[in-house]
Amino acid sequence: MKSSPTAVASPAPALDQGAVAALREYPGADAAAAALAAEVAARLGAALASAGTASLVVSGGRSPIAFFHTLSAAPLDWARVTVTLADERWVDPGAEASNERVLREHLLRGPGAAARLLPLKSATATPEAALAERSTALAEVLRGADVLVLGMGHDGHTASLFPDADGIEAALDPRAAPALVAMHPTLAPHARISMNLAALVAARHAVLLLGGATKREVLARACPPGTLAALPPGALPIAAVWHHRRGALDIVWSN
Ligand SMILES: O=C1O[C@H](COP(=O)(O)O)[C@@H](O)[C@H](O)[C@H]1O
Repeated sequence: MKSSPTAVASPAPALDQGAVAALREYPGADAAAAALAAEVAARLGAALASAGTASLVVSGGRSPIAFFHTLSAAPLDWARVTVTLADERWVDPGAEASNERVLREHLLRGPGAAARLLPLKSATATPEAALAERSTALAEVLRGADVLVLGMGHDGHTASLFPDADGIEAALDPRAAPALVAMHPTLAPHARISMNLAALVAARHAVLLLGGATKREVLARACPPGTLAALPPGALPIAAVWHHRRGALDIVWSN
């Protein structure tokens, strides 16, 4: 199912052994996007064949756009695929900053347009006011998506689990029920709604898609054994995902 990554020439921060085992590195974002799209299409196809339906949770931001484009053309029975986001900014769905807008423009097009979209953004004024209703709508996906594609920021945030946000410790509690949470980062724009750590850990297959030396350096700090216990609570949320998934997080990196 995995395509063969090509050797990458650029110097890249060293990763610990566990992370190296999970790492596939590619020479450029387009190669990474193509390989990831082929893998995700195969996994969704397998879920459709065995269960009749499939679920895909993706992240927003800039990193997944090329992946979305390629995946949208996959010859899947998209009408039986549910697509949602790991997190959303509390902005109008047509706004430049909306993750849903990116998803609609780049994944829900061509064959992918037939997928069933479950948005995270609703008409309420705040994400807090939407939590109960959106959590009910997403209940099945929160309990365990077939495929989860995460991104990561330079501060180690993933989904919208930001180290500086109030409530981050509760959102990263692995004993919590899988749920949506409201987040108000102080160092990034927009109120957010996000899947909590428990929902991210519950996914049957998870991939972290990222590019560039700086993000790889953040990952190199997050993955070594013992990191989570040594970090201040809430720091480097990606470390919580990595350690609580016990390394079951594929890393797709391009230079
Ligand atoms: O704010 C967000 O940032 C992260 C990373 O975005 P990128 O543009 O650096 O790829 C993203 O994964 C998350 O979904 C988004 O809301």
